[in-house]
Amino acid sequence: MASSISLKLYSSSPTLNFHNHSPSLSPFSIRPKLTTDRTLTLSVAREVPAELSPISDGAITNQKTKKPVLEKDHIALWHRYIEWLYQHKELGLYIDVSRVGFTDEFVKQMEPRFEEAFRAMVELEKGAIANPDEGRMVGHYWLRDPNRAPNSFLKTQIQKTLEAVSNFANDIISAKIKPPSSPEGRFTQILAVGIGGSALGPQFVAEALAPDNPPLKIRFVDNTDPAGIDHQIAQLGPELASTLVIVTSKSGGTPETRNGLLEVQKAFREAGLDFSKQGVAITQEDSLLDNTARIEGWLARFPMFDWVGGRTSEMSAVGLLPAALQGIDIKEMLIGASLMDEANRSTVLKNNPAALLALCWYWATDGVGSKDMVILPYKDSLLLFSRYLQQLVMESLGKEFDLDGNRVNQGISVYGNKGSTDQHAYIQQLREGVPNFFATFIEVLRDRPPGHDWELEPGVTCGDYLFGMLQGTRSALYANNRESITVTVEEVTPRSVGALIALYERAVGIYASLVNINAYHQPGVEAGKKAAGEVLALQKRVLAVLNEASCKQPVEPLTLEEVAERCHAPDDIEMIYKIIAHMAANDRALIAEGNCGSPRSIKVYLGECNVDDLYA
Ligand SMILES: O=P(O)(O)OC[C@H]1O[C@](O)(CO)[C@@H](O)[C@@H]1O
Repeated sequence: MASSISLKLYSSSPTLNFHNHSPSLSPFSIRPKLTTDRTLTLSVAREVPAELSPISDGAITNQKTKKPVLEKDHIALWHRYIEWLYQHKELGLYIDVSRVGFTDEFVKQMEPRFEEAFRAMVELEKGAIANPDEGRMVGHYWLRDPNRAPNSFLKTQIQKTLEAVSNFANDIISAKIKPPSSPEGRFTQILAVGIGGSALGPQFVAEALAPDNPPLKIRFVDNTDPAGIDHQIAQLGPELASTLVIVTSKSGGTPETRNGLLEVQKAFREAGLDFSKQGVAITQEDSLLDNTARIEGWLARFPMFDWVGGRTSEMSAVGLLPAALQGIDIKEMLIGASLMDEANRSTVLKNNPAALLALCWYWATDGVGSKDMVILPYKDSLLLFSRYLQQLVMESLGKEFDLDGNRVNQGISVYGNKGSTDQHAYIQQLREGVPNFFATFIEVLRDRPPGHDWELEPGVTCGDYLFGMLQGTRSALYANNRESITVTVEEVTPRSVGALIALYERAVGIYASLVNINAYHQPGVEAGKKAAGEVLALQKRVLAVLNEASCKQPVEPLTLEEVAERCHAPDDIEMIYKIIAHMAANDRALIAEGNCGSPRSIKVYLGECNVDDLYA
């Protein structure tokens, strides 16, 4: 930053000598400028430290990071703010990228890549095989604008599904469709069983938009944690009889979701309830789940389309059905998304909100994920936005290979919670600790519905504090060279939430193009699933070996080495130990000697011998 004073001179040719004898002044230089009206301006400017040097566009670059030092002059920043501020009038949405330090030169350099990304988006929307590995089209944009679907069959499919979702939700809410044995005579609860993209969108939207007293309250089973499932079922209590169970799985074969379903079905049996009269499936046609639901005659089935990925499925039946059942205006969500999509079709970078985000991400992370994306919504109802974005961004961008087969190990890590709560948790590190992130503030202008506000001290409301905390954190981070984006919406409404989802969906797609990766597959997830399957297969062999030893007279407790040897899996001894420790903790194996803290001391057997299993 530079400070200056101006003096009027009365000699036409003054001699000016500047001496700086004070070492404490060494980081400053004094720059005189004499104008024709004999005004002398003395500017005192901070010297550029050794590691900083000018780059070609005149900006100052930090040689360590090759990034310009962030502009700190308030008026220059204000001009930058105005120059780059994006506004979507109809959506009441703004994006401020002024606190990200990209240069004009960088924007220019990126232009060809953006042109390519915009072209790729046009092709994608026309129905190109944008997910080449899986040979699939990528059509989540058609869900909010069916006219853009590449053929009339898909268009009709989308429209019919939307109609079916709306009608079914209305019939449930109006009690035209009733649970068979509920004293209330209507459905009061939803239990949504699903994981990943089949849960995160509905969870985010429920938290953001469900009214205080929704027609149906929603809870989730999104894991294969038995205690978690028990907790949800216990919380429902007698209302299980008036619970609509929505089982969502695109593939229809995800183990966690299958387990959740089996657990819930068991709870229904134990309560003497007929699950099929209360069960709904959302899945691809002919999947395992679809066939189960069809054969068992569940209450309803809704399709998930091959060309919609789990993490971009919020505007399909996956997100719309639970939202409609909670009384959320799904048409408004679709309008919000569609308006945002339209804006994102602009090929002018400054007018394209998703491209602006992608530009900032690329700049901040050097296009290689070198910094994390911290999402800070200053609104409690947007708490789950970061969790939702975590999957959308990380599953889409976290890729080992690019589209040309080069190993690139791409990705951007995403985390966040909400402000100003985070002020009292991790903002300390963000401000002063390792500078390995860029922040995105989500600002909501409307504090609470009109007519409810009051001043808790003269001139200041509770919402003013929240506003102050956001602005203060933004300034404090920037002052310490931490870059941030601010996305502002006027209110949290179905329309603005639809727009936010669409904004990030497109930003991810554009960014993926910029770094030349396939955003629409997730090959890495398979490795963990396969390994989990192998662990369960090994567990079955361990059980068979232990059963055989436990059926002997007298029972033969085995060491871990003996179990591994009899399983023909000596290399898997560590996993066998873990399997046995887990079974012992759950009363399914007995430790005869030793304890789990000293694996070599263990001798194990089963509490019961199952003779039938011996000959299985
Ligand atoms: O909807 P499904 O097929 O059950 O998959 C759930 C989630 O699992 C993943 O395939 C990852 O394992 C996600 O992409 C997906 O959202």
